[in-house]
Amino acid sequence: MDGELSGASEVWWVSSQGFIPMFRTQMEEVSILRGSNCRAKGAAPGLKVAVLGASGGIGQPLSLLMKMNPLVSVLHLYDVVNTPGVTADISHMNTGAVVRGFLGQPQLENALTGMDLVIIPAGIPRKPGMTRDDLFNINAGIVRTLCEGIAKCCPNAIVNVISNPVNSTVPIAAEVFKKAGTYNPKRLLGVTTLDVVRANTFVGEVLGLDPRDVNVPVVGGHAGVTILPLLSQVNPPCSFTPEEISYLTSRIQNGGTEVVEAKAGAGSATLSMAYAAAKFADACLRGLHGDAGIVECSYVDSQVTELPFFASKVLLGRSGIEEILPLGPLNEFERAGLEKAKKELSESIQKGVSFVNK
Ligand SMILES: NC(=O)C1=CN([C@@H]2O[C@H](COP(=O)(O)OP(=O)(O)OC[C@H]3O[C@@H](n4cnc5c(N)ncnc54)[C@H](O)[C@@H]3O)[C@@H](O)[C@H]2O)C=CC1
Ligand SMILES: O=C([O-])CC(=O)C(=O)O
Repeated sequence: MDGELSGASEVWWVSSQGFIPMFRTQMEEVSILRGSNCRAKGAAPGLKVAVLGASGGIGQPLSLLMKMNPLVSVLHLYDVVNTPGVTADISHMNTGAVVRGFLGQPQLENALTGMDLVIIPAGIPRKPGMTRDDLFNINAGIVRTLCEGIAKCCPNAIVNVISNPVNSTVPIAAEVFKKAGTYNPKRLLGVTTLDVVRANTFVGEVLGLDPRDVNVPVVGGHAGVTILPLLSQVNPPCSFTPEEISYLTSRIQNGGTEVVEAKAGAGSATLSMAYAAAKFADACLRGLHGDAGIVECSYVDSQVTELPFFASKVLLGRSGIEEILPLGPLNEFERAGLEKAKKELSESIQKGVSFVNK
């Protein structure tokens, strides 16, 4: 019974002024029911996670999935709108994590203080006809502000950047951290897991395999031709016809646009993205927790190519990225794809770097 109260009691005394009346009322009611003898419990040992943009299409289901993660003891939900409702709702789930909500810029620092992992799905999504780069003008500023807060309040946290265009927002985050003197390339990761999730699904369909048994490395970046599935390195080993390679490459590269068009103006991928982001966050948390052998693709500060940022397989551990794995042998089709990807990536990276240093 005490456990059921812990989420509400924590929110009641720690969180924003706006939440106090709501949770005090709940606590008073519970106190009356239990003869004024209820005790507030603190969080169990575990990891502290913040979701920035928690009220959005990705943020809400992602917050729900993080509340279900047994490694999470404290979950901070930050947004510029609607966090009281999302927090109240999610805090009723009878899982271990204590949930606290934070609303608006004045509460950003409280949202970030003490966090081990910060996940950023804040920012506007695409509408049909837009590229991810068309989101730059608005999302670049959002990511910069949030990263300034991270540099100040939790400089050692692992940061997972979801906001698009990822090819530029990760370099923006790096520049903000460099300016603040807190940059640790092992702790900044762009989330490209949805590309791998889609690749596993589509390859599974073509091969007639359960997608959970398929692993396709997807390297490069997270937009159009920068998304480079390495179909020659699929696990379990298999071969494809030229038509299958052309179909799969195009479908994986355009998976985001497929959803944007199907949603017809109502946004981009949110549910599959929340799943992918929760999967990636869980891998980061298991690494922090000391689990061995955790490998995921991610867009990171890298020396795998001559570009300063590149997505490839990384080994996760206690310090974040323990090792960036080499690309492995590419076939001729993939080598040509890599050249195209690098050209676009280079421009997107430069755009992000210039935005912070202009
Ligand atoms: N990395 C990836 O694979 C993917 C990335 N995305 C990107 O994720 C981002 C979010 O997408 P959705 O959740 O669908 O959008 P959404 O519009 O539903 O939600 C975005 C949330 O961010 C909040 N927000 C705006 N400014 C903020 C600020 N300064 N601080 C905190 N929160 C702020 C909004 O209030 C809103 O609740 C988009 O940029 C989208 O392109 C989407 C799918 C896949
Ligand atoms: O396509 C978009 O705009 C959202 C996204 O990044 C994806 O679904 O991969």
